[in-house]
Amino acid sequence: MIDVSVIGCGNMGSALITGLSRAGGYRITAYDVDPEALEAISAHCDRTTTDLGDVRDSELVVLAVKPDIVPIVLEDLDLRAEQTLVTIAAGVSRARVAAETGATVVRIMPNLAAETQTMAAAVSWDDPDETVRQMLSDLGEYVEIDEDRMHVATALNGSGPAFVFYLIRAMQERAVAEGLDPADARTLAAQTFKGAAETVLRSDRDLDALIDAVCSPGGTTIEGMEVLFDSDVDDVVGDALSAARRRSEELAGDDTE
Ligand SMILES: NC(=O)C1=CN([C@@H]2O[C@H](COP(=O)(O)OP(=O)(O)OC[C@H]3O[C@@H](n4cnc5c(N)ncnc54)[C@H](O)[C@@H]3O)[C@@H](O)[C@H]2O)C=CC1
Ligand SMILES: O=C(O)[C@@H]1CCC=N1
Repeated sequence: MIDVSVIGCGNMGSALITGLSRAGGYRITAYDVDPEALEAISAHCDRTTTDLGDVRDSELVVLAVKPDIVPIVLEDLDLRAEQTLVTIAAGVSRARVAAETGATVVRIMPNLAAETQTMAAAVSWDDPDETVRQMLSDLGEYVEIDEDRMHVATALNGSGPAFVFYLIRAMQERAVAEGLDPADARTLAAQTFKGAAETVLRSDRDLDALIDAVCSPGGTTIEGMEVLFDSDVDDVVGDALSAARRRSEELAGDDTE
């Protein structure tokens, strides 16, 4: 049983808690200053609390508050060297957190799919932490990266779900405009993204080969692909990712990472 506390139970904290609760094997304490946030997540926790002292003894403490709240929490959070503090805040470096805590600091960039144990996460640490590895495996897929790559990971897998939701909506809306029932279009659009993503994860083939596999000569797909090939959609999607990466750098301020 892994004893984990989550500080901040908003969108991301509650997604992590729900995923860990579904995985099993975790004793979960949820801490927030907002009793309503705690009430909303209470079914997935062993304990909810508005007393920061209650997280003091957890093996893993996940800091899931907004970046500007991180220093406020750290001021009152008293942890020991044998504990691990996992920070998920965009643009907040490990060094900045480590300067304010006695615990070993690991930085991850998670995403909302933690809730369904299909999270994509990036992790950076000085030394691999087996308990954090276990947690990340239970929640989905993860990659280990140097911390100086955390800004681009934040854009890709942290912000990425919003970009994908947007694309799902675009496909869904056009299918509805062309006659499909809205609920059916939502299911088909979302399952198509899920299936395509699963295919990429399980296949050794590169993405061009996978595109070719869908395009029958003289068929329907190539007609749609020609529209994409002739457009600047690659640049637009890339620009969205770069804008998010730049914002992560801005949030870091004077921090180099
Ligand atoms: N939302 C997302 O998809 C992702 C968010 N993140 C990071 O996760 C962190 C949290 O983001 P969200 O969950 O979206 O924010 P949120 O605003 O949904 O949740 C923040 C929670 O912190 C609580 N809080 C505020 N002050 C507090 C304090 N002093 N002590 C304890 N709790 C306090 C709030 O009541 C709220 O429940 C941010 O640092 C963000 O960069 C990282 C990856 C993805
Ligand atoms: O928008 C944000 O700043 C956070 C970090 C990555 C996803 N959400």
